[in-house]
Amino acid sequence: MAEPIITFQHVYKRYDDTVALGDIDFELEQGKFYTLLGPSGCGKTTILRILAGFTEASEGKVTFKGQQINRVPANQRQINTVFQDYALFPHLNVFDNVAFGLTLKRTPKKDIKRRVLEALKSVRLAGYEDREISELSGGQQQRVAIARAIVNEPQVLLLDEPLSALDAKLRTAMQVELRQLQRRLGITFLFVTHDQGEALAMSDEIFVMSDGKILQQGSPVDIYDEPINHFVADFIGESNIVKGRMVADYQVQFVGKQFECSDAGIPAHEPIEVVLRPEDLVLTDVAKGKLTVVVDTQVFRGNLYEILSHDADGNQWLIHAVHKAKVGQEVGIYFEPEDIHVMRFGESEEEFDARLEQYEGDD
Ligand SMILES: Nc1ncnc2c1ncn2[C@@H]1O[C@H](COP(=O)(O)OP(=O)(O)OP(=O)(O)O)[C@@H](O)[C@H]1O
Repeated sequence: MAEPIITFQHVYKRYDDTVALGDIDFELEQGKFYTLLGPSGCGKTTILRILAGFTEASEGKVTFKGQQINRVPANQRQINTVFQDYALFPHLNVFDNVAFGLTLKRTPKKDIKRRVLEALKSVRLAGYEDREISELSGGQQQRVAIARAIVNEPQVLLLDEPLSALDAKLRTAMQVELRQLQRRLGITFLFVTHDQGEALAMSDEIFVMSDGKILQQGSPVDIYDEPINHFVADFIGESNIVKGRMVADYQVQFVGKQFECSDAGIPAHEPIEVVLRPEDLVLTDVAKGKLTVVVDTQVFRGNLYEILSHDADGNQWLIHAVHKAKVGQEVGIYFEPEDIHVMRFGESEEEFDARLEQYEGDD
């Protein structure tokens, strides 16, 4: 692996009784698109604020190109931030908004002009220099905010939910645009969102966070296909999660039946959870199915039917089907061994014991 541009080593952030971050450890490589993903209050913004220099870690080490930066002032870091509300100056035009930081640093006028025009071109706003901020759409304002950040030629760009104010269509377009911009500039992006679809669409690597901790780090495909625990499986995409037990390597038991799977290395009899994604389930005749369910409701989504059903044990099963089913009808569900993803319970022993107790109580 190339030398990381940023590292967090055992970083904690405490506010009185609140532990906003607990033992955060990660490395960011040069030129990659990273996303911090997690529900509100899990600590995403706190990580950005520590990196930008707006707040200090209570404990631990933060490095930039191998040098500790915990106490380096914000304006001396080659790290810039794009905020959720853009924080543009309404009384300045587009050019002056983008030029603001360079003017403060007394950059020569000729350089300012060249760099501002280049930055505006990168975000496809060439020709908008004289426009007032109030004369721009939400998406255009968003791009001015990005231009203002990249004009400083940062090595790392931090983006705190920059698309949240945009409508769904523009948001999707901007996701593609931001991804392309990151590739063109070749700098490291650290993007914050609580929208899992956005994270999957844009990132090289995702950090899934909960409660001040990073639960899992990986590529979008790894995180989607191999979620480490219930929280990640549930937070990313849609999933059917049921309790079961490992029988042996490549053999798992759930809903009272034994199935072949592609997971190994978990001790026999250990309680586990299995994930089956709705798009991997195929509706078929009861005789051909591996599971039998009764259809409760179905919703037409244009490209698929979302079918909600239940099995004899009361587990709910969400199926994405091409054809519609009949509500109240018994149908079979077919899936392949590799569609079953086995997860161990929790991470800590206490969590494991608590779940085990609950599991045995349910038997
Ligand atoms: N200045 C502060 N004083 C006290 N507690 C704080 C402060 N800033 C953040 N926190 C707490 O730290 C935790 C993490 O907050 P943070 O803003 O990093 O979460 P987040 O994941 O970015 O949330 P959101 O998606 O809602 O922006 C929360 O419990 C929050 O209430």
